[in-house]
Amino acid sequence: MAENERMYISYNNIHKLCQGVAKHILVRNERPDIIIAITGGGMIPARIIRSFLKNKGQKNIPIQAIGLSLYENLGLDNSVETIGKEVIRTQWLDFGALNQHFDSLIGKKVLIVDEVDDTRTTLHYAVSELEKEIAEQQRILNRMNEDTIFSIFVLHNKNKPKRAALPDSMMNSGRYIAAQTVPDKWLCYPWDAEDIDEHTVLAKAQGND
Ligand SMILES: O=P(O)(O)OC[C@H]1O[C@H](OP(=O)(O)OP(=O)(O)O)[C@H](O)[C@@H]1O
Repeated sequence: MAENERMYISYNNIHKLCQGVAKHILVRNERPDIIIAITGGGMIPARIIRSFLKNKGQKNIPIQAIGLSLYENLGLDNSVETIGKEVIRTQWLDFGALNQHFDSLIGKKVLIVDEVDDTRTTLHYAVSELEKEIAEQQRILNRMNEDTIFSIFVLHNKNKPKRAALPDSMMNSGRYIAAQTVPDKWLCYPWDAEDIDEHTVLAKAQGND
């Protein structure tokens, strides 16, 4: 792949993008009660933004991880049109010792974090599965009157046709936050770099520092 088709992103740049988005969230008075990182790419941005969202004197916002991986569906059972990417759930919510405060996500402000929105398949899956689960719990616990508010934070939204959609209510209310909307290039994140010094120089040269 030609070098100009790659976009290099430094840790510094990611740190600053997280800081900017946190500021935006706080100005809107939308500090989340819980952060859900989509592994693996959402983990570092989730951890960074948590520090910027923290209120002095308050507890850290809990981070939960959900494991979602895209895999190639070869469409062996169906027609060729079904060939595409499917989401595999490798890990899900576990409130563990948080249980006293987090028996569920019902009524909470939830910030879902990932590094990139490419075809939107993963984010669509995350939101729709979480919504389904909450609706089921609300029914069981008879807590139908509580609103759960989802927001999304990604470092990069690729400007391209998407394979899946997110709820209009989220898109139209500023609760889908991409720190940057970028062309459909190969995004080189620092955690994949073999030579982080060279990577950082390349990111700087592209202004991504
Ligand atoms: O918008 P989409 O087309 O769904 O693509 C975005 C997803 O793809 C990558 O995950 P991947 O499945 O490669 O797993 P990883 O984060 O563990 O690398 C990335 O971390 C996003 O979660």
